[in-house]
Amino acid sequence: MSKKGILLVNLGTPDSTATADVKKYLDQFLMDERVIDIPKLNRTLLVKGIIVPFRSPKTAKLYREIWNENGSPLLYYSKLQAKMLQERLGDEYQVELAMRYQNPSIASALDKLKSGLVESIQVIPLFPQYASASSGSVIQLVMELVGKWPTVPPISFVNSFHDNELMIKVFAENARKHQIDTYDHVLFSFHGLPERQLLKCDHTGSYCLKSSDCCQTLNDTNKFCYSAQGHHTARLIAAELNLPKEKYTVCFQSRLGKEPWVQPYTTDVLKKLAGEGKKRLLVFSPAFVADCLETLYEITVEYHEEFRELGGEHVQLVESLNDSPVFIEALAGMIK
Ligand SMILES: C=CC1=C(C)c2cc3[nH]c(cc4nc(cc5[nH]c(cc1n2)c(C)c5CCC(=O)O)C(CCC(=O)O)=C4C)c(C)c3C=C
Ligand SMILES: [Fe+2]
Ligand SMILES: [Fe+2]
Repeated sequence: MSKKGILLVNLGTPDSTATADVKKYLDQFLMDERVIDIPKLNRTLLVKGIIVPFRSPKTAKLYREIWNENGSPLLYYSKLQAKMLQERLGDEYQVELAMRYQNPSIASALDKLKSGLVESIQVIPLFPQYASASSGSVIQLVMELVGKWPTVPPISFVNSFHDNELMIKVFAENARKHQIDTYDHVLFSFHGLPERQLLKCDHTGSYCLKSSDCCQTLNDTNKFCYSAQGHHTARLIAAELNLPKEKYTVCFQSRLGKEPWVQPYTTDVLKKLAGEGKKRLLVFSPAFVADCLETLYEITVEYHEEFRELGGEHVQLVESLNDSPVFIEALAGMIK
């Protein structure tokens, strides 16, 4: 009996912490036309001429801080999630994991599904909120590759799962481990995105970023907006935890370059909260389904130190979904 193919895809990580591997990773990642969405010549000059040579040694050092006996946390948890999903779904399904950049590649995972003679493929980009630079890029590449097969099987894609009930419950449950009442404020710190990329999701051209609260509601015009979906995820987690509006802030981290990215920036929010005398912050990172460089280093180390220098005391990360069986149940529920 032929199986149904499931392809889980996360962002990707370098093969090792050697600068040469980080270079390869950043080069492939940042040369993606959906990630640095400027004309190819400018992108090539910027990425290959400036960002990759200067950033790789620094980024390699950061990866060395989070790499452990299991290697990259992002790859470790992604593999575990695929294994747990395979066990949960049983023999009727063939579950494969791929990374959009580096390894295991999408091409190699699709080859395994092809050799397994699967009768259909469902692709789940492991990004709760849709962004052209993340889910969009995964979907484009899978379509390009499968589109060349002699027989294109029935194929479907999960576009986003920002409001998945079980996922919301896992984030909330992970926060409860930290005695939420002992924190002065809660942050929902999402990976940032250039504003230009948000604007591209607004086909009317008259809604996105035209008012300061455009992302506070999710409607027909902004339903694919990464920021609006992120705000929605944050509202749902806050509701699950009975957090009043004034107790939390949605913000965006990891800005790269000088152009405006989605605001407010997490670093600015840290300054504001420290200025108000807040001492202890609990930080969610709900753009990711697994802990990675951005949570384990940027939030846990960098923001913690920054906040302390500003007079604060502690920044506590809420663990990501990682190996949560309830998150695996959430993935199983997305499968048709
Ligand atoms: C929500 C998913 C992600 C989006 C959207 C995204 C956009 C985006 N990212 C960069 C630049 C970098 N991101 C880096 C790391 C990184 N990014 C994501 C996810 C999204 N990125 C993850 C999960 C990670 C961590 C991977 C890991 O191995 O742990 C990095 C590398 C680290 C560094 O040098 O700072 C860069 C660079 C841009 C420009 C962008 C724009 C749309
Ligand atoms: Fe990123
Ligand atoms: Fe918006």
